Amino acid sequence: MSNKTIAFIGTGNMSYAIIGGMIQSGFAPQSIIATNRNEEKLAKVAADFKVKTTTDNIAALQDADVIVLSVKPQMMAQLCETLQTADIDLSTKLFVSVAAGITVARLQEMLGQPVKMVRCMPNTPSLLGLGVSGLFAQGLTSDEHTFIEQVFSSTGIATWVETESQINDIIAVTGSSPAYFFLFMEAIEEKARALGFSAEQARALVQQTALGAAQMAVSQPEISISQLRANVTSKGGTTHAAVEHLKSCNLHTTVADAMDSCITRAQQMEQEL
Ligand SMILES: NC(=O)C1=CN([C@@H]2O[C@H](COP(=O)(O)OP(=O)(O)OC[C@H]3O[C@@H](n4cnc5c(N)ncnc54)[C@H](OP(=O)(O)O)[C@@H]3O)[C@@H](O)[C@H]2O)C=CC1
Ligand SMILES: O=C(O)[C@@H]1CCC=N1
Repeated sequence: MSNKTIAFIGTGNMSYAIIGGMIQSGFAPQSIIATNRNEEKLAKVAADFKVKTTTDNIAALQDADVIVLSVKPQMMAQLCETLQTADIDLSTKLFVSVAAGITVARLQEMLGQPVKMVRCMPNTPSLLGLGVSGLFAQGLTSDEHTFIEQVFSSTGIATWVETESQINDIIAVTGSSPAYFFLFMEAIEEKARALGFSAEQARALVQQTALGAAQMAVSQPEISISQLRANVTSKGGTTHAAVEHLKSCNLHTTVADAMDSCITRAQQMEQEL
């Protein structure tokens, strides 16, 4: 594993998940720095993963080779202004932004100089090593390219995209989509409770079924997802009735429209932030 030090600035849900995936796959805790403005959040990261923690972003910037900017997009300008005013040569650092809706050009503007920047769009299953990260960068050395790929493939699948605008597509397909699946699970859980199952039963039933369905797809790549669905659907049977109802409610179009909304929002944020 590379001997680079990586700092996560603004360690919340997303960075916690990435750090968890990295540790699980063998990154040395001493090579990872996590920052947050809240000591309590850092105490959890330190206890769970034994990484270095600090509330001092500038100290982390000083000590790290690779800086992951992972505050909410609306807080990015303020954070970058602080980093820019530190007496540190930013041109020696490799930056990674996991923020949705902020372009490389805008991040460089926020940091006051054309720093080397990777756009990354991860997702929270990274915590379990089951994440997907879309990556976009230009002008990396092969050493930097390898390091970034090591980091994000340690948390699941890492895939490079050729154009920056594809990061917005990745948001719709994988960054935000764990929430779509959770929403579907919530709906089934809610109905199971309405049918009389206890909260505990409803949760166990829905999560096991979601896990089983995903695992069926993963373990049988030779079978298409639509065939897996067909295999559950007996002609004239119960699943057919449910699936036809979902289709009559335009599920496919609704999902496609939702993904378009995601992309449009990312594009709007690029104009706003
Ligand atoms: N959550 C997700 O599924 C995904 C998120 N992302 C991106 O990741 C980024 C972070 O999202 P997420 O982890 O969900 O957000 P969180 O709010 O959970 O994490 C950000 C953390 O940074 C802290 N923070 C804010 N400003 C500073 C600062 N100046 N110095 C130190 N810490 C600071 C926040 O503190 P406080 O709580 O006090 O505000 C918060 O704890 C976003 O840009 C988002 O677009 C990308 C893909 C998926
Ligand atoms: O909702 C968001 O904006 C972030 C980006 C992808 C997932 N969460």
